[in-house]
Amino acid sequence: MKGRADAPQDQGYLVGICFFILGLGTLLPWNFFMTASLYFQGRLNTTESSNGTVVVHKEYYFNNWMTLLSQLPLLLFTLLNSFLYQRISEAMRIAGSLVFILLLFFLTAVLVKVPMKEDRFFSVTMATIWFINSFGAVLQGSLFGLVGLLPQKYSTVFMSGQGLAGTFAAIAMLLAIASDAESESAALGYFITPCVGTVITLCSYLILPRLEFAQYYLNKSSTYEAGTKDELLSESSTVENGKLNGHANGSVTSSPAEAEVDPRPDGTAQAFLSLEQVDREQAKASVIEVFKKIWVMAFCVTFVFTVTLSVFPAVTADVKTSFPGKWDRFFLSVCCFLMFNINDWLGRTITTFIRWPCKESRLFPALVVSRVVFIPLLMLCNVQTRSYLPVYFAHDGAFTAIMALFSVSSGYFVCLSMSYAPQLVEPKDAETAGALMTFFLALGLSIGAALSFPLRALV
Ligand SMILES: O=c1[nH]cnc2c1ncn2[C@@H]1O[C@H](CO)[C@@H](O)[C@H]1O
Repeated sequence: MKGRADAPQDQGYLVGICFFILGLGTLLPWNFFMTASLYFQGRLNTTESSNGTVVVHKEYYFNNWMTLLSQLPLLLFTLLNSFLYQRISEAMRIAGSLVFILLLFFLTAVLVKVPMKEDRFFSVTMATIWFINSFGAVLQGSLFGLVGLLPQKYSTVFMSGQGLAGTFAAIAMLLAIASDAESESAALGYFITPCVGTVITLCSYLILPRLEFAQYYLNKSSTYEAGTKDELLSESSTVENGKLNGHANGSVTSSPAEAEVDPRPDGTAQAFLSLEQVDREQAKASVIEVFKKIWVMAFCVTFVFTVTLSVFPAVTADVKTSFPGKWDRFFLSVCCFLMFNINDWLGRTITTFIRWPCKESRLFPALVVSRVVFIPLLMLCNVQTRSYLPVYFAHDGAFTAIMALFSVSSGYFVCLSMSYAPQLVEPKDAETAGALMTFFLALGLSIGAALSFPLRALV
């Protein structure tokens, strides 16, 4: 922040910790469902022996549907959060989403103990995934708006928390497998973890208004003021205030704090901002004008996530180890999920020190496009079952090395594109650039999820 001598200190870095946890909380749904793919597939593709013959049940393409039904609501609700949700207060959207996410995780945990026909289990799980990710998208959009009111480093902290959610899920899965508990109890323990995680996330949100540092920045936004003072207590006043303030959609426009909020170099804080509102302000360039300046970066973020989601997890989660035995149980959690998430997080973090190629460089989009080689490379790993392609990289080490490069480059290029875009426009248009980039991020995730169907079938 510029010259804020009167600004209070973040005592004990508590606000930072809260936003880290809030970031982690937003990606718990996606990561906990994805990492548990073996549990879900185990319940769906059961093999039964009847009269001595083994009957293999139908293929559900669980990973594909899980990916699509997680990322489509993200795209839809990213848009809805910008246009339709201006009437619902921020406190309602954040606390409400967290409560619904908690209930849905709880339902998933309960279902571990409920025997069910496979078709029905598939439908219930898919409905859960759709709704949990819809609430997740509203939560994420609202929080991006909120973190935008704080100094810039808080959005890095928030993104860092998001990056750690996958690692958290992978470690929870490893502990569940390593525990000697029989598989049902292990699965129950696994799904209780995000319930606890969501409660802690909710507590972090509720603590925020009590911290002086957060009050100082966030209360400047009338949205948050209303949200934190009255609205948690009374639902009716929530809606009323939301209407009065008219910008309860997580956007950071028109608040007294606006002039003092730095333009966001990483372009994430203005994410989900109402494009319409920005457009209305005369001095600012139109969305189309901004897009013309940042289209290369918009293309890059879309392309990176398209490549990433087209094979991860739909293809990579079906890779089998070349060392059968005890290792078999741990292989997927370690070499696929933990590997991806640690390296994705590493790739994002490296951008703090290394920013190469520069934003004008033609090499940047060229490198992003060249990531497409990871698609055939991963398809040629030991994916089972397979119909058409040969296995070229049967060894676990080869798969792990490809995964490491795939995920580091994913995190690295996503983070660079997101931070370059706002730098390509004038500071007054940085918000619009951030919002546009977030839309393209979600678009890339959805296109990748859709592509994962033909790619998995081609293997
Ligand atoms: O909702 C989201 N917002 C931002 N990034 C996401 C979201 N869902 C998934 N990913 C990103 O997709 C990759 C594979 O898991 C990871 O990089 C993860 O951060």
